[in-house]
Amino acid sequence: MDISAVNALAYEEFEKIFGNVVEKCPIVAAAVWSQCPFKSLTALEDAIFEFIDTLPESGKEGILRCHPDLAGRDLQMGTLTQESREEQSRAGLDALESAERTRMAQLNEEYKARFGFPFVICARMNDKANILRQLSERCQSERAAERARAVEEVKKICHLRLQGLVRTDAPNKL
Ligand SMILES: NC(=O)N[C@H]1NC(=O)NC1=O
Repeated sequence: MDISAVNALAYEEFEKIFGNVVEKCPIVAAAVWSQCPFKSLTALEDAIFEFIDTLPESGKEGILRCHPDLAGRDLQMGTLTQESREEQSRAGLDALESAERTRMAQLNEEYKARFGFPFVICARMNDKANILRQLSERCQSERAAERARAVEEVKKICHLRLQGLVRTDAPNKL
């Protein structure tokens, strides 16, 4: 779909299509819909990012808490959202060796105990080795810096999900 088709959507359809561009946070799509029409996909993305940026720190942490653990229980139980399942499997997280899975689970718990929200990273921009390394490094971060870093990762995930939903090329006039 292109941006003019997006702008023609009724609220319910818009929410159905864009409700998970930020994982399990349909309120983001619900909030930006009132800014329709968008002149481009970038304008839609900017509206989403601005909404996130203007949330209080507790709201940003709330968004982070809506994310499933990487290679965690939801992946094992088959209860991930379709988007998250595809992202995690593309990074190889559905095919971890048992030692890797154990290490990932330990670090995920350590991270959550330290910060009170789960480790979030754009899985499609990383492979499993990179994810494990960054998880280990970021466990040592300072809380405010880590929250800001995690929100940047939410935006990368959102950017790629939007790219998968809306065509960015100009309509073919021929
Ligand atoms: N915890 C976490 O980062 N989860 C997310 N990352 C990603 O790319 N998709 C997700 O669901």
